[in-house]
Amino acid sequence: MSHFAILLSNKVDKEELIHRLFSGKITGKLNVFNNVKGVLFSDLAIADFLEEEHKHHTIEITKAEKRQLNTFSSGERRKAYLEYCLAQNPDYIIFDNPLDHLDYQSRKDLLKRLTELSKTISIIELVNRKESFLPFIKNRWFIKDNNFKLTEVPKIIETSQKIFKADIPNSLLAFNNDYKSVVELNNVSVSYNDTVIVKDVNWSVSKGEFWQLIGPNGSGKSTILSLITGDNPKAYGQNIYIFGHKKGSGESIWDLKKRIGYFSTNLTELFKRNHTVEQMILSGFYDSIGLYQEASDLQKQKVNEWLRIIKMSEFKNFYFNRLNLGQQRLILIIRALVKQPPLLILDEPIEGLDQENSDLVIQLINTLINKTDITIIYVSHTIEKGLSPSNIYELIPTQNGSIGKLKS
Ligand SMILES: Nc1ncnc2c1ncn2[C@@H]1O[C@H](COP(=O)(O)OP(=O)(O)OP(=O)(O)O)[C@@H](O)[C@H]1O
Repeated sequence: MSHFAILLSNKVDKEELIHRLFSGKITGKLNVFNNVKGVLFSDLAIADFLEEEHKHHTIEITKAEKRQLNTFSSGERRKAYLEYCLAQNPDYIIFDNPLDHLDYQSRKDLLKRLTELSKTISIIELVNRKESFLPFIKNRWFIKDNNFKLTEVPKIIETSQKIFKADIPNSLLAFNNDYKSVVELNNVSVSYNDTVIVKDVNWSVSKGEFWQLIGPNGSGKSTILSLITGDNPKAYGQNIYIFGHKKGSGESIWDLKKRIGYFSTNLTELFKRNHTVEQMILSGFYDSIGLYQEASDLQKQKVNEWLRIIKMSEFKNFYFNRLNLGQQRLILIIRALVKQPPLLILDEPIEGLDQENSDLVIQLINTLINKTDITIIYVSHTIEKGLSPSNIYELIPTQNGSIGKLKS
């Protein structure tokens, strides 16, 4: 079996690389895959699959559960999608950052599974960070740009330490600051059908705090976030206070969304339309998926400032969906930030980013913490090097739903 693990810089057009592999026209060392059957295991492939299910109201992979794949947590989706890939009897599978979105135990399980699979199926692993290399693939390479040339993996990957010197641009909007507690969940429980997902969760987040929310796949992290952002009808009738206002006491969902900046890797799926990078960031002022109103000159100026900070000014007029996934994620993080909301929710912001861009995001978060009074909720399975959340809230699964606890 021939296996390849390939580190890609975020400058590489990953979709084009995959397209060349599948079209059987790849040159160089990868040409061993030219006349055999391959399938793709990636966030994008899963996103396309979700869209198809949504469009045709079908259930393909998860018939036994009688619900579409989009109702599964990101970790659960990946496990189900792997089975779907294998059922197609491929000669090789391209795994795009296969360990992303998985908790510690699921990573261990997947690693064991892939080690076993590698005896019968060839694997091409594409990663954006060196530490994501699958340990059993020793045939490791680096691709720097769209020449798609395999070169030796550099010992030191360039980081952004030298590029992030900028201050955060001034905020355009003035938000009402008259509250102490940003989020208060009192004995909150959520069930789907007869399954309890979270049980009696009590969590209080005060102004200016930096929280990390952790918990294994399916423990209810996204569910909790959706209660906070107003995207889950299960918030109805529960004892939830956001910015000091009791949920359901008159504030509209748009009033709430105005004050929350939200990034999730799942958002990338929603942005299929042809919008430019500038329009995409501007839409953060309106909390819309895409831009449907005329933005002001001041707002456009803010976008320029942010693009300068992340060194992406030259992409301003590019179509967003022509960017690679890493660049798209960075733009969506800036979209969440551009109005400088009092509450910023970042759901796995580092996934899919290369070393340079993940460093940039980490530095950005640290600058926000040090120089603004923004409250941040950060979701990730791992504690990122360079980030020091002031508090960690952990969801712990039990037979009767996840319970929440402050992690000491
Ligand atoms: N509409 C729904 N119907 C049934 N079950 C659901 C629905 N939405 C979510 N769930 C279930 O609720 C559980 C919690 O999902 P959630 O997405 O909140 O987990 P998570 O902690 O964010 O997981 P991950 O780390 O994998 O993203 C999962 O088991 C999921 O399948």
